[in-house]
Amino acid sequence: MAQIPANVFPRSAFRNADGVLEVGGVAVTELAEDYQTPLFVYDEDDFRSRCAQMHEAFGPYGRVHYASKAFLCGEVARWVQDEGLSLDVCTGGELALALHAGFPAERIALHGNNKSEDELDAALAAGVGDVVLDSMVEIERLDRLAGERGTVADVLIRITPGVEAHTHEFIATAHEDQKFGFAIAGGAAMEAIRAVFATENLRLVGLHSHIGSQIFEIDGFELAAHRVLGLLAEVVEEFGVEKTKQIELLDLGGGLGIAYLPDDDPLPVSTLAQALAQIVRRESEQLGLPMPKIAVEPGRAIAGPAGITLYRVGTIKDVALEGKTARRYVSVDGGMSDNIRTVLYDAEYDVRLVSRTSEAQAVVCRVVGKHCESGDIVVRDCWLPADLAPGDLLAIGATGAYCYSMSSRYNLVPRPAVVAVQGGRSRPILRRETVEDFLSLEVVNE
Ligand SMILES: Cc1ncc(COP(=O)(O)O)c(C=O)c1O
Ligand SMILES: N[C@@H](CCCC[NH3+])C(=O)O
Repeated sequence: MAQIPANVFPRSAFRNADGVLEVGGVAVTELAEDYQTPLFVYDEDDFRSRCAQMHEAFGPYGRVHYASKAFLCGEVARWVQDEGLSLDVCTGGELALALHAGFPAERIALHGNNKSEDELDAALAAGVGDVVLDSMVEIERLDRLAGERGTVADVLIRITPGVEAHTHEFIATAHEDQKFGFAIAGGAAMEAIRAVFATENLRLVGLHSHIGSQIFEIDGFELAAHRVLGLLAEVVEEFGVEKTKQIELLDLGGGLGIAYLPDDDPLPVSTLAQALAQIVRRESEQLGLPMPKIAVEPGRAIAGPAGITLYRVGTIKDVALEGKTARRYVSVDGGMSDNIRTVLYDAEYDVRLVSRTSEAQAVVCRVVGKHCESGDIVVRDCWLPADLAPGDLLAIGATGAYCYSMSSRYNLVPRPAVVAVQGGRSRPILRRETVEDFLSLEVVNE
């Protein structure tokens, strides 16, 4: 129990001689003292090294976009930029933040299934690299806006290849019955390609597919690549090889899974890169086309393992269950407002006592938050030492992706601060929300 699972926690995490977890060379007791809890802690070197690994694996075949929805703030945008990656945004808010951080617009791609005129126009005004189009309405909308600006926008079309990814229903995105993309089956994707080719102000530079998130098997990615290349074969048939050559980018989305639990065994990035390059090379040769560049959009695989959440134990309660068993409820100072994933996806997490070690026997616990909701569960079932007490610190591993970014202000619990740690030093990268922040939204009507 004392062991910190290396595949779940950030690369620099270890328990020091006092039994306290250190990340980036900083003891979590010190972090809790300096910044209070709950607290998100990012190991900067870990985050950067995962960017670098992606860049190394996929760089030779094309490019890597960090999916900013996983976690974005100015500091993170700068890490991504430094490491040579591009950036995906899917709202005007993410775009504005990236631009504010100085991220080069030409390395930004704009996604989303419902981009407003304002969002599309902001993207054109900034000169983003490309826009991924998701509906006929949007094709017409962007064509008109680009025309009004006297510019030609580079676009990709989001394709739904009909792949059932092995992941939670809510995060699978390439089966046909859902809101994203144009299905290959039934001809919607081909219709969209025709529509873009017919515009004056859009240039079709690529096809995009994203099959889902937290995926551990390679076959779904391969099948998606195969189906999108099959679509390209139809384009060759209808428009000829020369015209088809302008579609030079195959974006296979994000989705690479990570270890949330010690037994999870995600795909090595290099294995995925090589497998995808192989299938794309083989099938484009068969079509008589130059090999398209491959783009990928990992979010979770970069940000997830780099971050942990620190909570302080507040109360502990044993609840009798039928059959003389009991469950120990351990309440922490955050909850579903800073981690909605357990409730939303039945996500599982690894939790450790990190302010000390304990020789006490382990008991079955449930870690819950402080919200007025019985479903406010952070870790459904876990083993924690029987002598766990109020004031102890718990750390949850692999919370770097989709926790802060999906956080809420439920019960007006202020959003936690976020700190970066590196080389024995910590620095805040997002300050904790305050009650004054809430009050500043109040509109006083006379
Ligand atoms: C279009 C698109 N690209 C990239 C991602 C990032 O996915 P992940 O964080 O699983 O890598 C998502 C989210 O699932 C997405 O919808
Ligand atoms: N937010 C989800 C993943 C979906 C990502 C965006 N398409 C998660 O936490 O797992």
